[in-house]
Amino acid sequence: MNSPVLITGASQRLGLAMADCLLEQGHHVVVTYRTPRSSITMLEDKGATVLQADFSTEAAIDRAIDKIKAISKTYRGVIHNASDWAQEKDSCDKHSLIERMMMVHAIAPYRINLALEAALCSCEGQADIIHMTDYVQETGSEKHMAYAASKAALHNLTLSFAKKLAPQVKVNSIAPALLMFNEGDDDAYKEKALKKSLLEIVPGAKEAVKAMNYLFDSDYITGQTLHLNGGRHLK
Ligand SMILES: NC(=O)C1=CN([C@@H]2O[C@H](COP(=O)(O)OP(=O)(O)OC[C@H]3O[C@@H](n4cnc5c(N)ncnc54)[C@H](OP(=O)(O)O)[C@@H]3O)[C@@H](O)[C@H]2O)C=CC1
Ligand SMILES: Nc1nc2c(c(=O)[nH]1)N=C([C@H](O)[C@@H](O)CO)CN2
Repeated sequence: MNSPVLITGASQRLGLAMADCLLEQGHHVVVTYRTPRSSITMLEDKGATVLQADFSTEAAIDRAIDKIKAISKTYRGVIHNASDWAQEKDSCDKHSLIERMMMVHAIAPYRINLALEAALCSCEGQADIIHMTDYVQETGSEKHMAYAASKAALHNLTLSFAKKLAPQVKVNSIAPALLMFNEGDDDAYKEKALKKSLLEIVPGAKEAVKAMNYLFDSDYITGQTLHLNGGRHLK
């Protein structure tokens, strides 16, 4: 079997779309999920290897790393997609909030990348790491402060790992602004969110899939961020 691509948090939305696309291309795909869903059975039926993993504690990250390493000695790529879009208003314990954000968005990717260094470097051909970050890593966010700080940390890890793992592994970020609305977003929120970009559309998961394919296909891009934001930075 060819070296797999690992995608974290791939039971829905962007992660699921990226996993589906890689399976269609004939890749062996390893996905992690936290909440069991029918989408995970569907990915398994298509040939994916699935494993349950929660990245919010050190012990759980250790267990996930052991399982990921046991699945394959080499990896073609890792996509750090798992994410918890928590906001300050929903948390009375701000210390736990920022710890959890850092754990999921920075510490888990950092630990997994270090643990898979040899597996990625010994993959036949080019290997890739992609960090799913966020537009707010550069602007900050009043409502999602800890989330934004942890995505900024992940952005910085992109730069360090690009240096550390070159030339065998390319390491890049995809930084979306609005790609998909969430269930329950009301019309007023949707209208306000749409107006934040120049292009005023919600492109959906396919935009992340296109960015992933572009980075995987490239021979010369590392340490970069692909900004999927419809020109929001110019508003
Ligand atoms: N959608 C958008 O418009 C935008 C997305 N992004 C980024 O793109 C990526 C994908 O976005 P999207 O598909 O919307 O993300 P979602 O929030 O829909 O899904 C992320 C997945 O991460 C998993 N997850 C959450 N917390 C943990 C944890 N502690 N341990 C393990 N897994 C966890 C969830 O698992 P489960 O459901 O199994 O519990 C969930 O399925 C994310 O990194 C996100 O921050 C950035 C900006 C905009
Ligand atoms: N893990 C997640 N991160 C983010 C989400 C999400 O649903 N899950 N959503 C967004 C936005 O769509 C937002 O930028 C616009 O409303 C950001 N990050």
